[in-house]
Amino acid sequence: MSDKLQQHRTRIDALDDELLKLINERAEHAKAIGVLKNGVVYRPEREAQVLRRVKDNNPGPMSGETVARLFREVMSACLALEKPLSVAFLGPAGTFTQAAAIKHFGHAAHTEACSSIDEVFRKVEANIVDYGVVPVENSTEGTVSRTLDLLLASPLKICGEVDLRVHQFLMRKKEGLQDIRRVYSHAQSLGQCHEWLNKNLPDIPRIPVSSNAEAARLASEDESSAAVAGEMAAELYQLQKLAQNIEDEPNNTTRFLVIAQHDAAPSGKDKTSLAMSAKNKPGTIVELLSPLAKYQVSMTKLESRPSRMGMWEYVFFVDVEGHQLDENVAKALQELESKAAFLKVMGSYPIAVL
Ligand SMILES: O=C(O)C(=O)C[C@]1(C(=O)O)C=C[C@@H](O)C=C1
Repeated sequence: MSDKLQQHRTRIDALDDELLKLINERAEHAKAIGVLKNGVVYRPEREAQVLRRVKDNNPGPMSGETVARLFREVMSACLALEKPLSVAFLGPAGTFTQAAAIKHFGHAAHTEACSSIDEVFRKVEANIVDYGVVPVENSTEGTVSRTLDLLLASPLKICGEVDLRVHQFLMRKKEGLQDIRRVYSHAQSLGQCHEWLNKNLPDIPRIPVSSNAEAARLASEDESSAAVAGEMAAELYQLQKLAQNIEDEPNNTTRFLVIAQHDAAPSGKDKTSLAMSAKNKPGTIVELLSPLAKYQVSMTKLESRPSRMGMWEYVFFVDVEGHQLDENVAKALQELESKAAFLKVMGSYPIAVL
């Protein structure tokens, strides 16, 4: 071994010893905080602040994204010493929703697959799990309306959001595209990879199934089948990834919400999700939204859905920048309350950092 290489390795060993000591010292502080808190240990606003701080102070050469991901895992492990968290997600195992849950809570959280979005809500409401992660919108497929309907009816709060780039892979048990007889995937994913499939597997039947993870499971049982799914599903079912990022739209992103019995305290860069309704007469929405403009509260999303409570009534789902305790947001909400037939604050939470 060259002298130079040995010198670097000796230095790395010394630094690892220091890191080990420092990480454990950090963990001791988290444990002590856990005892002081005596209740809810997960603090989304503090986690967002920690991640933003390491990104801002990062001297490189590692990217801000990379250091934030490393600290995400460190915090996840520290929190597990305070109390192990359980997180329900829309399953089965290997779905993008599970990837979003791990991206948000780190690998130390225990993730639990549910068979429907309703079941995720039920488990959090019944305190069977601490948190839930559900999809709410996709940049190409649009809104997940079941999530909005359940948010409207549920006493649960939104305490976080997760943005996940959706990358699709073609996978099967063995190498090579030859003698593939069928391709399984969720209908939406087959749609998202339409052009790649037309070009590379033009005459092979595409079979829609209930989820991408189910597609991967089926492909793991039959060598002549392939699946379109995410990387986690390939790892879970030990499939070969034959082609990556095969989606037609390179910026395909899904947004997920974290639901809980509580929302988050202000972190400095927050969002608030609202649901409101008014009689469906001309100009109503403009009047409803006027307090937001008056107090300079920016809207990041506006969506309407039939309220199901009366024939011509709609519910507007509005996301605004800021926390409900921020002065301008609080004033706007107060005024909105007097104008709206119905107003529900579904939660204030930190804008996604990772
Ligand atoms: O600051 C706290 O409240 C902690 O418990 C420590 C810590 C961390 O590791 O930094 C861990 C879990 C919380 O969700 C937030 C932060």
